[in-house]
Amino acid sequence: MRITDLEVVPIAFRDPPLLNSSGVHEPLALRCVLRLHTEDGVVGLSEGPGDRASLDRLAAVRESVRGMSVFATTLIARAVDAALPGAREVDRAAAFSLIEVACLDVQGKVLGLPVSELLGGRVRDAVPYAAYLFYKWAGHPGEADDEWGEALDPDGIVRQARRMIDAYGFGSIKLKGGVFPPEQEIAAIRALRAAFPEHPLRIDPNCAWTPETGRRVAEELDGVLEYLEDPSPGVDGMAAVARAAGMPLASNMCVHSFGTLAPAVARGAVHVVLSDHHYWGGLRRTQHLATLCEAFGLGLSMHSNSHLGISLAAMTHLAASIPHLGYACDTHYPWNAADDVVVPGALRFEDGAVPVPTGPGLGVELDEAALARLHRAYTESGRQVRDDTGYMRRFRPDFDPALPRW
Ligand SMILES: O=C([O-])C(=O)C[C@H](O)[C@@H](O)C(=O)[O-]
Ligand SMILES: [Mg+2]
Repeated sequence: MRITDLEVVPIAFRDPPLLNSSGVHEPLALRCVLRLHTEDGVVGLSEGPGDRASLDRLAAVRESVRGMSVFATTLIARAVDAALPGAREVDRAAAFSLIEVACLDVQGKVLGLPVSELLGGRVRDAVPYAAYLFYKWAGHPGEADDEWGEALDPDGIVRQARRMIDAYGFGSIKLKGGVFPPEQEIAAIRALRAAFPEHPLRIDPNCAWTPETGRRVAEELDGVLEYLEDPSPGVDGMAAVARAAGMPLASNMCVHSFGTLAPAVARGAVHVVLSDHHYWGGLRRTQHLATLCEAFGLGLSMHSNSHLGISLAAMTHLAASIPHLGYACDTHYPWNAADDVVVPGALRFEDGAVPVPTGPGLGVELDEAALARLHRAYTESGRQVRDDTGYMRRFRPDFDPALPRW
């Protein structure tokens, strides 16, 4: 089962104007699909970031992994590291992750086993995800309103939550904050609490608050949040909030790779690590992360970025295999599902959870026509990087992305 080629297909899919602390999502999100070809004709799939630098790193490792066995993932990781001298840990891990997931897809297809079985078996048959709410404009400027409409105040956020929960059945809620002054976002959380008394709630301002503001928000939302995500920048900022906060602090920003874990643990800056196989070096390394979190008494949840069904399948197999995962995982999928690249059927939400696909490998099939359409959209867009700040500045030229803001 030797790798004959990595075929990387960059794609662009529709994304609503979702607001965050660095700006607003552009009309197209970038991603890539990897088709890993083998000498036996079996093709493995995976999905990951589609920005220029990520694509360049995949191009740089392409020759090194040719001829390697899809079962030799430890050796492939070493080859990827060697092919990317000087690259940051997180970037090497991201390149390897795409290849590892595709190798596991091939392994599963060859053995007739779902990836969750290759990872040691399912501890849950369905993986709970959270409703991931965003402040948003009604539509992209100059375009018709999208199906979700505007959400710029507590009523809009509650409306969005209701719509998403009605459609998907989610049992937990995350609000992307860092958009409006904290008082307004606290009001939105309180409105969510009133409308959904039983749903665990989280807010993630992506480091938009000073430690002092973070401490104040933590105090005001004590007893309301299941965790507070990345209130303030850096290990120092997080540690300062953590000392005063009554709820756990979660992070995908100050802890984002193995090298960043020890300093955060030493300072008591983070209580819940937000894993993401796309950045932590694939599915097996994320299982290793879970073991470390357990050893250090840290909780484990899962982060996402704009993504499609191949990633959702990989996230679901992984989450199903980790006993220590104690929270509903993040997913952007409802925002982007209409443009998916997988053939419908294998992935569905039942009561806010995705039943683990049972077919061989990831259990999803590529929709070739959709892939070709999204690749065309990528090529025609001329886009190379995600630029939430630049897009925001087209409409608000004085927008300043500097953080912390409040
Ligand atoms: O938890 C997070 O930090 C994210 O989900 C990062 C994403 O980039 C999010 O901020 C977004 O989609 O705007
Ligand atoms: Mg986050």
